[in-house]
Amino acid sequence: MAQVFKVAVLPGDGIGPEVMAEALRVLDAVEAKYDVTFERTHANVGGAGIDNEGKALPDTTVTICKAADAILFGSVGGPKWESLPPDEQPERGALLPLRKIFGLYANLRPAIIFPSLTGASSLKEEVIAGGFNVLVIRELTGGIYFAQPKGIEGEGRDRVGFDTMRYSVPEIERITHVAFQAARKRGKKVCSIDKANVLSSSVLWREVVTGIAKEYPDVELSHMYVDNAAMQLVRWPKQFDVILCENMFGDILSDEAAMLTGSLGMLPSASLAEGTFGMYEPSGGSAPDIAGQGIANPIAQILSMGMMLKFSFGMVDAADAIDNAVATVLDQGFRTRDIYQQKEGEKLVNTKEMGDAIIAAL
Ligand SMILES: NC(=O)c1ccc[n+]([C@@H]2O[C@H](COP(=O)([O-])OP(=O)(O)OC[C@H]3O[C@@H](n4cnc5c(N)ncnc54)[C@H](O)[C@@H]3O)[C@@H](O)[C@H]2O)c1
Ligand SMILES: CC(C)[C@H](C(=O)O)[C@@H](O)C(=O)O
Ligand SMILES: [Mg+2]
Repeated sequence: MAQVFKVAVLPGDGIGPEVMAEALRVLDAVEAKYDVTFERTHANVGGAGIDNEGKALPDTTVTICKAADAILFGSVGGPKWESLPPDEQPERGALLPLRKIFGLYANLRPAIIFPSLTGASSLKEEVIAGGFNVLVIRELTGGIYFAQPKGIEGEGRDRVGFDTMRYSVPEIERITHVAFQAARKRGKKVCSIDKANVLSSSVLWREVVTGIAKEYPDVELSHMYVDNAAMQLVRWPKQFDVILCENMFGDILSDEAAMLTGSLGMLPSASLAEGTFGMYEPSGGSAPDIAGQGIANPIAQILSMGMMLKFSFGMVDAADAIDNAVATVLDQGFRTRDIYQQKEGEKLVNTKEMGDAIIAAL
């Protein structure tokens, strides 16, 4: 009997449904190739939740996610919902609550430059020659995103807006273990990012990370201030292996790392809870500037789906096959507009044609 995995499919807004459609077609191909069934249930989230069911994270969506083995998430947000009260908007009303409800504290964002895409990177060829492979590990359920108090108080020009940056020892410990365990399986280096010259939460972060590192003598630990890290990433990205960050620093540095690989449309992500449950989503957003045109790059969504196969379903071979199929189509010259260089041998394709090429390569 074929194994059955339950997937909650949340396409969301903007390019979300466009790139999700391609990821699901690739999932069909995986189903046909391996002895496995993916039972998929679609649900509204973000602006789609607001428009169809009256709120960004409808109760039915939470129920569907709870019944699933993993969540495949597109992206949420857009100008249409930006004037709603902040807590009702797609990001604060759906994406952040999903992360909290399901305890998705470990966000893995691998920024890998495919050899045939070095020309699409914003860096000079000599800086990235030979490629690079950085894994950003971002704490996802703590820090300034979630800690209380936060809000806006007062009247008129006397108003103040405030957020709280706060980390507990257990929160720092568990994400640090994720980083060191990941580093063990790859380049054996962790660079922990903080702002310990200014922030108390960072002083504690550095102390706890240093303590945990003693349990991993085979992994080299370094510390770097976040401003320097932002600079070092563009100066010499190959110095990094695993980058360990708190929530907001990881948000910023992962977009930066993505662009080094050519496009935000290339960067997948896995948001993991304890155990095997996870939510898989591209690192980029709903891209309102290109939504509805069928030109978005589906690769981040497809690679995120591959991460789901690996981390939630243990299907390492299938995940590798997807990574290889993506590398193959890039070698063959297929390019969506965001990674198109107008070079000889490149074929400009739309979202669906990129999906077709990846399925053919698979
Ligand atoms: N996980 C999420 O759901 C998520 C993540 C980031 C931003 N957002 C939301 O998305 C909306 C737009 O935000 P933004 O413009 O700051 O960021 P964005 O990531 O949506 O877009 C930034 C730039 O990257 C490009 N881009 C992103 N993904 C692409 C892809 N797959 N193919 C080709 N180009 C791609 C866009 O066209 C745009 O020029 C906002 O509402 C924001 O809150 C959602
Ligand atoms: C949309 C937003 C809330 C989200 C974040 O800041 O975490 C996004 O930028 C991301 O990187 O997943
Ligand atoms: Mg972000």
